[in-house]
Amino acid sequence: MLLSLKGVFPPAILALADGTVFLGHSIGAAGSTAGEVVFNTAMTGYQEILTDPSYCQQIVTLTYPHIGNYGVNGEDIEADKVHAAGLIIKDLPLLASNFRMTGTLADYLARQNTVAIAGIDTRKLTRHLRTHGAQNGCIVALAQGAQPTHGVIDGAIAAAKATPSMAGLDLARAVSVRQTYEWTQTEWRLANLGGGANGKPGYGVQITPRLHVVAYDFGVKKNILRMLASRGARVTVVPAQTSAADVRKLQPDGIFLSNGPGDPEPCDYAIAATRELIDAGIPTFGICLGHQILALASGASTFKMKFGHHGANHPVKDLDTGRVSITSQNHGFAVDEKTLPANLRPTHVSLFDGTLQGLARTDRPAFCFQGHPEASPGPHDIGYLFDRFIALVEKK
Ligand SMILES: NC(=O)CC[C@H](N)C(=O)O
Repeated sequence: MLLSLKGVFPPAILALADGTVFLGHSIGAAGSTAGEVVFNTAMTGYQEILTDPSYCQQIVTLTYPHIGNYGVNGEDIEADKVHAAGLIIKDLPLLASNFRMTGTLADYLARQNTVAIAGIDTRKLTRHLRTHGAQNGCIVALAQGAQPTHGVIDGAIAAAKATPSMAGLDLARAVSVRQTYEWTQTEWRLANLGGGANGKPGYGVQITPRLHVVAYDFGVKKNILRMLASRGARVTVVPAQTSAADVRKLQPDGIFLSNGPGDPEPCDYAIAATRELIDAGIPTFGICLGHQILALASGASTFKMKFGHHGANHPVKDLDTGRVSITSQNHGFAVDEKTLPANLRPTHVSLFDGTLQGLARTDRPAFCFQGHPEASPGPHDIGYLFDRFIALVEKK
């Protein structure tokens, strides 16, 4: 049974920088928030999406109409807090149910101080963003019974306009961990239910680490660390600005470059360190922002896309095998194919728009992927890239 949000939740507005305004209901924290409004087409995984550090300073619109159905829990998270700047949804079912649920989405958003709006025509909003490109927006939660005045609406449009563009923003170091730490597999069991057949690593059993991976945290998602650990890696996570020399002191067998928010280009510290580590011949694997940083470190350029890729059903072609994988995606920048140096080979391409999805160095054991092989949420088709990385490290 779906109850009306009216009378239960106070009113709220969403204003885009171009002056488009939507009315809805505040279902999260009081106050207001501004950021780049992007849409994600995944049908599930709202808690993983909210906690993905790559969404820092972005307000996420979920195109799937019912969000909150299965409540929230303490395990389906990619980081210890919500990183998205805000949430926009169509319908919040007032009854949530799941055997793992510990609370409701609305309570979680309020506790996490996340401003969120429901009752929005997310199809209309998504078509607007798709036609005109991602743009900044502002959500203002009003008091119960209050009306959105012209002053409030004008103020929200002005706040959206005043928010800096994502292009040129270095956010990786803002969300990165402050101290180096060893990944311990505390969430291991629930994250890896099932599997274990045909001599493959069993889920729910502790794997004795065979190799040491140093993972740069530019905003790393926990599921990536789980996937590395489940394949026999001892994982040391280091802050984004760790120098190549300090990483080498840790004697890594392999380097992992994580996903992360913002524009990859201003991350000069990461680009320089990556260049040095790759030149030293240490096997390296990058995902999403890590993919972009690996490309920049090799001499290619990146650009800001019109509205990016955010979803869990994007077809990507492996150029070596011809195999098409359905993948999870979340990026607003991409590597420019026209700028690839001779030693950087395209390995994967998006079948949505033809943009680059994967690269490999021809002269060093290094490769990267733009989408999310850890797929949280999403399909596991492209999970073989983790196996490829481990094989590359073991060959060394
Ligand atoms: N998920 C990510 O790592 C995103 C990378 C980068 N911030 C982009 O938007 O393209």
